[in-house]
Amino acid sequence: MEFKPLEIPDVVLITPRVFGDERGFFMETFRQSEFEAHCGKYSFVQDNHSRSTKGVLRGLHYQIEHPQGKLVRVTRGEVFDVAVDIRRDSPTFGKWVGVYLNEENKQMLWVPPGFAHGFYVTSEVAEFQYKCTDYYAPEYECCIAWNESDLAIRWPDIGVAPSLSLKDQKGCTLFESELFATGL
Ligand SMILES: Cc1cn([C@H]2C[C@H](O)[C@@H](COP(=O)(O)OP(=O)(O)O[C@H]3O[C@@H](C)C(=O)[C@@H](O)[C@H]3O)O2)c(=O)[nH]c1=O
Repeated sequence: MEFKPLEIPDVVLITPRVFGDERGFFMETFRQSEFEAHCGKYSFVQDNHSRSTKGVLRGLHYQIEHPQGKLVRVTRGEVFDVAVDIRRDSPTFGKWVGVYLNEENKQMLWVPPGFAHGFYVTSEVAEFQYKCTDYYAPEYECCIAWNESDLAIRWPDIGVAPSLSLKDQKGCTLFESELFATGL
């Protein structure tokens, strides 16, 4: 497995070693010792799986208490995946990184606690799977708007307007968000 820190170095792009043969392929998708060496010591307590159609945009989500680190990947289709640094003491506070994750590159993104996370589906269908370091806690969940102008995220132009959940349509700005009230 190859671990590549991105422009925000705590966000790490992971490329698995894929063993193809006449039966198909095999790859390790998580190995605690290697993950710890490159990304830090975390334990995962919840695994999630969502399916979305083209143009669906989920995010940008975070929890003001019990922040979740997420190890994310795509097992079908493709998404443009985005992590926004909302750790108020961070030199990269308010900065974002984005990568295409798809079933071909099989890459994974490590999004540490203290980041808002979201993705935009660029294929007809996308299956998105991820491990979380803390439990879902809806009472602490917040959403920053995907098109928040202070973030200026360059989402890909796929000719389809983003389709958002009701909750995500009510996303707030970076500064309206409650993050300043927390220890993120
Ligand atoms: C996230 C989540 C949702 N749910 C339920 C609540 C709701 O009824 C239904 C759909 O929830 P949501 O609309 O919040 O799902 P979704 O918009 O896919 O939320 C996810 O978005 C991506 C970008 C993330 O980063 C994740 O952490 C998570 O916030 O599933 C759980 O039971 N457990 C969970 O961990």
